[in-house]
Amino acid sequence: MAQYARGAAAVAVIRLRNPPVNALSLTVLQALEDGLKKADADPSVKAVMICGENGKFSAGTDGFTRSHHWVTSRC
Ligand SMILES: CCCCCCC/C=C/C(=O)SCCNC(=O)CCNC(=O)[C@H](O)C(C)(C)COP(=O)(O)OP(=O)(O)OC[C@H]1O[C@@H](n2cnc3c(N)ncnc32)[C@H](O)[C@@H]1OP(=O)(O)O
Repeated sequence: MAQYARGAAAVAVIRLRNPPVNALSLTVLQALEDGLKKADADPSVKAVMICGENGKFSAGTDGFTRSHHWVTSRC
């Protein structure tokens, strides 16, 4: 999943949470989109920081799902 939170000042934080390497599964991508929509709907948010849990950002597309096709179809 990806967890949305308000950080300091006008910053929203979306933390990718999918151990061990925060791969972008369909669930993570959906939660990321939800978080971005929340940030977009909040006029006090001026910046969004996306980070990964446990000292890693993301290994990219989840090698064990078909999420890559989902990503490319939305670009
Ligand atoms: C928020 C927007 C982000 C946009 C980012 C867009 C960039 C997208 C890029 C891609 O999609 S690139 C293509 C897909 N990714 C990869 O090819 C990465 C492949 N993985 C690696 O290079 C390495 O695994 C690593 C991430 C550098 C980590 O190396 P490390 O030596 O620390 O650990 P490993 O033993 O290799 O892996 C640990 C564990 O994690 C699993 N794993 C690794 N990559 C993925 C993945 N993409 N999806 C799912 N799982 C992955 C790996 O199988 C290991 O699992 P276990 O064997 O421990 O069960």
